[in-house]
Amino acid sequence: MITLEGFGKDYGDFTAVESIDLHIGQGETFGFIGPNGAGKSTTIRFLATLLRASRGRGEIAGADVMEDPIAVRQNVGYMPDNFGVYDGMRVWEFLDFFAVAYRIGRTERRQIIDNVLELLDLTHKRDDFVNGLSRGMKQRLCLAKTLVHDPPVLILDEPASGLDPRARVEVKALLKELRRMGKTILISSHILTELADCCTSIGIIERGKLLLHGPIDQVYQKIRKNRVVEIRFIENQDTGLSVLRSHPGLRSLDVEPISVVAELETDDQGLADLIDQMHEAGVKMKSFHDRDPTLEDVFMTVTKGLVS
Ligand SMILES: Nc1ncnc2c1ncn2[C@@H]1O[C@H](COP(=O)(O)OP(=O)(O)OP(=O)(O)O)[C@@H](O)[C@H]1O
Repeated sequence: MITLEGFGKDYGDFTAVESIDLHIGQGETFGFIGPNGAGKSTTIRFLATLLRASRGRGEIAGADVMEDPIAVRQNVGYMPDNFGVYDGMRVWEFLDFFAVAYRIGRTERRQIIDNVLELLDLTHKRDDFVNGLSRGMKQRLCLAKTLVHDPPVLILDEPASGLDPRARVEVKALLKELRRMGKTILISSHILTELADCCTSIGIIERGKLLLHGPIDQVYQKIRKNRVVEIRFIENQDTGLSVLRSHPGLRSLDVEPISVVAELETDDQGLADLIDQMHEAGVKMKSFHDRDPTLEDVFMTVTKGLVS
């Protein structure tokens, strides 16, 4: 549904995005992850037909992004990172305004607005003025706006930024609902854990380069050679730390107040051997926990160049 072939963007002499190749299939929820300034919004704005590529091309639902922008806009619901709402408009009027822009007929509009308000849990705000809504409500309204023309593709630039934890959970639940409805979703974030349980695939971008992308389980597998273990010692922590420091696969070691977190390049057998070594050295552990990699771990691993 979304394709990028060699997409790159320069702003004057500065290369914001080098060259991205990416394919996002129908029904996927793709998490586009990267720190501030990585090139996420630049890529997203290109896909939303708002800026021209310096090189390469893109396609959405079969339409070329630069050659057929009208068809692309019909197929895309785009939520920018900085959105505004118009003062002096009520919630339903705001949605009606966008529905008119998409040339949806009057009778159909009413039904669509009711449905979208219901989906976004905004029905009770229907007649409120938009400028009086809380940030979370405005964010939801903006998401509602992206849905009025029932596009198969949603491109959401940091939709949960600035929201409180409860509102973030609601955004995630909504993303899952939209996926169930068959939408193909590209969602960006620099908060990695935000996307962990609602994406089917992820891509990690840094300084205009897509470092790694693929189905979430494959990305996990790729970085699985680096294990993150959390250990809680009862006795002889110093000896335990020496054992860890002499491990040939040690990549990082954090001594935290109640536990020690070590990143090791090893496999299951290697971890079993490490536990034996600890016992032999007289170290007593309360727990030795092989952590599933979080998106933070994925990100740290790839940005350190440990995965190619
Ligand atoms: N119009 C512009 N003119 C010049 N440089 C720009 C312009 N827009 C973006 N940039 C630069 O391009 C780089 C990528 O910016 P972009 O907004 O795509 O990053 P991002 O990953 O979306 O970051 P953030 O999470 O902060 O939104 C940044 O260094 C930014 O300063």
